[in-house]
Amino acid sequence: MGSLSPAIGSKFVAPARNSHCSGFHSLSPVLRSPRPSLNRICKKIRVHTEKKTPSAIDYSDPDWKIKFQKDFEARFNIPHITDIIEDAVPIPSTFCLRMRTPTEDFADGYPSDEKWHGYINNNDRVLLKVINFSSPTSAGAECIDPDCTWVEQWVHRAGPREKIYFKPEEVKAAIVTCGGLCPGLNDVIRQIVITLEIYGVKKIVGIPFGYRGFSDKDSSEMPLSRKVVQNVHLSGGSLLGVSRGGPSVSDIVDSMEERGINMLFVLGGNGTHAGANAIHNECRKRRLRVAVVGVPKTIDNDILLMDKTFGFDTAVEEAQRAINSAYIEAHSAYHGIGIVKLMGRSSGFIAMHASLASGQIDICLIPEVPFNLHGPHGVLRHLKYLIETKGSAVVCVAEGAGQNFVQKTNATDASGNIVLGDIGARLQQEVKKYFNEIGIPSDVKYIDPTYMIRACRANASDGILCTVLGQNAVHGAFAGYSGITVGICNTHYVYLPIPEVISHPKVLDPNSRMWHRCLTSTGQPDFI
Ligand SMILES: Nc1ncnc2c1ncn2[C@@H]1O[C@H](COP(=O)(O)OP(=O)(O)O)[C@@H](O)[C@H]1O
Ligand SMILES: O=P(O)(O)OC[C@H]1O[C@](O)(COP(=O)(O)O)[C@@H](O)[C@@H]1O
Ligand SMILES: [Mg+2]
Repeated sequence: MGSLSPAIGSKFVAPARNSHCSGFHSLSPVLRSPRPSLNRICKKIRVHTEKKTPSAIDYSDPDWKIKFQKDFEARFNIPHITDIIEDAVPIPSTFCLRMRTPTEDFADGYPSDEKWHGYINNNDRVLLKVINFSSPTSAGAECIDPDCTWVEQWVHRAGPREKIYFKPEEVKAAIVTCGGLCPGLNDVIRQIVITLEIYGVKKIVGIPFGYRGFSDKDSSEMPLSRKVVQNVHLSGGSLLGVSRGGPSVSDIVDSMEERGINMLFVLGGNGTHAGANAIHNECRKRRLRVAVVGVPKTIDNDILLMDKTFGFDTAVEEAQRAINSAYIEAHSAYHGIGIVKLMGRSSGFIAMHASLASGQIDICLIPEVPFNLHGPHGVLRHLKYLIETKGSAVVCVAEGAGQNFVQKTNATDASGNIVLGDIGARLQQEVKKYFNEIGIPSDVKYIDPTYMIRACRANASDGILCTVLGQNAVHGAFAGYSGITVGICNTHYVYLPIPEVISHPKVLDPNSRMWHRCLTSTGQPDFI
């Protein structure tokens, strides 16, 4: 995982990178450069605590492990409505798996009297970390103490509970989608609506165009039902629309009160979740009986603790078409060089996975790993080598990589995200110039498939992930949890407190086995 967290509520900044030594992870003996690898030069072993600084733990205390676990349990405790409304009384769940077909007498269907409904026990837990690293020198090791002691870290299991804290007839549920588009948004909306209806909720609305829809007088709520959402997953985008920026948290909560919304499902990334958490806190302050539940959306896959976020798989798959086109162009041209820019504001997950999947990439450049363009070990020198030995080359670059090579504008978007310079166009320029200068002909083609990738519909794997996350979001809200988000950890589905997943964007660990595998696959050297 990345470095320590900036304050929640502030705009997200990528953790310090530009150093192979900057992660918490231990050293890796593997890098294929003939020069001494940076990993070996970094003789510092760091410990992995997600949030606590190593100095906050006194390892000489014989009870440090117990204390760490207690602290972890407290941090990952998920807020519940009874925290503020102590006398809230639960009722038996209206969600049941064994139902009977509705008949004329029972037009709305009715639960069977079967006892078994596949409920989750509130005390069920999922193990967050599953590797017992025997040494901090193991590749990708995430250690809590310098000896890499095994410490169990449990998080809450997601799913339907036997007791619920909302009467379906008293629920008005709203769904809002914020930030940039992402494949699968419609799939999640669809599942939330379907599951809410199974609980018996009749009032379900969509808030148009993100948080903005709470204040925009011109756009009205969109009534949602199974009928409305039945086929929405067949196309990309968001049925409700998305936006960046928007009203203040207190205006949003005012609007929720006016509209009588007591369940809010928020689909979005880091920024959206910071908003969701702030809405949850404001509701608590006003002692409102409201559940705010997030569903993490980002093709960048930069949300902490999760195996992946929905849309990521689809993005990687769709990127194959751009990479393959770049490869064909490069391979068919005399001294062809293809450059493909993929998304990833502060993380290189899409670029790395797309490179691994395609097997056609010679150089993969990501924000987490600094590189030189010029000089004996620079990218350009390696491209010359590839042209001389292979006749063509393909480069995959993440949008946040090499920002030191592009003009800084200090501009931000409506949400406060820094507007990045176009590293792909810059690379193309530099490559052309370099080959001109050394008198070797080259044919450089640049492909930027960003919006084509983001706008497509979810693939099968993401479709399933969206389905499970959407259903679990509803189960979490009915169970009375708020200020939580849903996720997948080690193939199991969990509820996590929002602050723990957004304290900083998840970044790729250059000492991880996956990055090593990517280097093995591309055959690229260190560019430093
Ligand atoms: N720290 C924050 N606190 C409250 N709301 C935020 C915060 N950061 C972003 N937002 C809001 O969340 C929404 C989406 O944020 P953005 O960063 O654009 O996308 P994403 O959620 O995908 O990261 C925007 O409406 C923005 O105003
Ligand atoms: O052009 P836009 O809408 O600002 O979106 C660009 C950004 O969207 C992303 O694809 C995803 O960002 P979010 O998770 O914030 O939506 C980034 O990789 C990219 O920088
Ligand atoms: Mg974001």
